[in-house]
Amino acid sequence: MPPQNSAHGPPFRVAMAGVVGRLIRCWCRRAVGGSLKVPALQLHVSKTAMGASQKDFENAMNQVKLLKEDPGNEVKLKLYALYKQATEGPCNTPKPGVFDLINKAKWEAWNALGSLPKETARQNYVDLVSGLSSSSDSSSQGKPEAERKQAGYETVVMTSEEGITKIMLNRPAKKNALTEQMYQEIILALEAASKDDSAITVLTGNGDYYSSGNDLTNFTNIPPEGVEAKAKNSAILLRNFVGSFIDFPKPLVAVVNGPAVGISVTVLGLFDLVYATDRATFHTPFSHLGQTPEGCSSYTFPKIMGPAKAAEMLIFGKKLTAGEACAQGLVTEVFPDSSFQKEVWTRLKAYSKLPQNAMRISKQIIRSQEKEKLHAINAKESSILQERWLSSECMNAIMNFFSQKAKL
Ligand SMILES: CCCCC/C=C/C(=O)SCCNC(=O)CCNC(=O)[C@H](O)C(C)(C)COP(=O)(O)OP(=O)(O)OC[C@H]1O[C@@H](n2cnc3c(N)ncnc32)[C@H](O)[C@@H]1OP(=O)(O)O
Repeated sequence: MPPQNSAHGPPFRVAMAGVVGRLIRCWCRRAVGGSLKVPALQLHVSKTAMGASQKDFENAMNQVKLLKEDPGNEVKLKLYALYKQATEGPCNTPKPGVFDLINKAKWEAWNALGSLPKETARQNYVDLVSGLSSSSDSSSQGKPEAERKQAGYETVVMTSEEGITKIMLNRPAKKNALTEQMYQEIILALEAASKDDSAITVLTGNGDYYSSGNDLTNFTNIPPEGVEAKAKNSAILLRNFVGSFIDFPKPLVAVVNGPAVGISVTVLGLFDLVYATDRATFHTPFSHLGQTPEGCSSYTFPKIMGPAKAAEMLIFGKKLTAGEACAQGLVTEVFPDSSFQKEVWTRLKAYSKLPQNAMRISKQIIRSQEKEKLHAINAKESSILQERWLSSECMNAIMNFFSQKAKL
């Protein structure tokens, strides 16, 4: 009998037969459908391709997702071919049938690269994306500087003013649930903020929520390779996302403008300050979702609030008020909702005038004491979740959300 967490085992088949069978069939149609997908969406990274150019390659894959204009099928085919060559080497699959037009075109583009070395393909991919990105950026260069809004993001708004870079989650209609694109954009925004001339970086939400955590539709976009590949790619994304908070070199502040759920709560343990409105709540319903803690919370929460209080949140899904979260040390300070924005920004503007280098170095001294440990914990949590996402407990919980719009 296959193991419990096998995507092909009985729990999965039971789930398939459930009330959301229609939904699943729709996922499957999307997964094998005829559209030509840009490879970046697959986030399928070769483990052997390590080093600096691998990082460039990953960044280029992220950039492809952010292109404002569709580059056209010819370029997409080229990207596809270079991606396959860079990750798998020369074309190694049989030629698709004559009527399978899209897969045939993709196969021909890949096959045309012959024995091009993986490293060269990776470099060509990076160069091609870089050309596409700069031509797509040039259309926004004429914008008035007063706007100070940084181009290239669709799901977050990034602004810099008075020494503070603000990254605002911007899907208020969906309670700022984090889509895969959003994770990528936050990674890129943090990378940009780490290099800009601001003293402080702020993460906040637009609308009544800070964030409702992982967008559960992320689990519905199953690639042709199947659910195991999906879980693997999601674990890579999670690890990169949390890693960019661990490595962030400047003071990082969460301005928690409303309720926070899931991963938007757990990563708070990696911030330097957490300011919350008294309307905010903090909820990590992992067990309800058949999931386990991430964002290094399995380490930071017990350290911050003690093991018993951490267990209440992370194992039993207890939702905390802002006052409780402050009493337990997860939140730095709580402000009345009516004066929240004014008070917080006045405070942050004053802090942003402190000597930047001193703040940066102080942060790095504090973080350096446990950076390696945090990375190891992040890797472990991500790999455990990769297994959890394939469990019947997790699949059933997600299906419940979509079939009944179940509220946790
Ligand atoms: C790849 C890395 C993975 C990292 C692992 C991360 C794990 C987590 O973050 S676990 C936590 C996941 N989050 C949730 O389980 C929350 C689910 N959402 C809810 O329970 C509720 O939506 C709510 C309590 C957040 C808000 O309830 P309510 O005020 O009643 O508002 P609605 O439910 O009507 O929401 C409006 C709209 O937004 C959609 N939505 C909200 N949150 C999510 C979400 N997390 N994922 C997907 N969609 C979400 C909701 O479905 C509504 O959509 P429409 O019906 O289309 O208007």
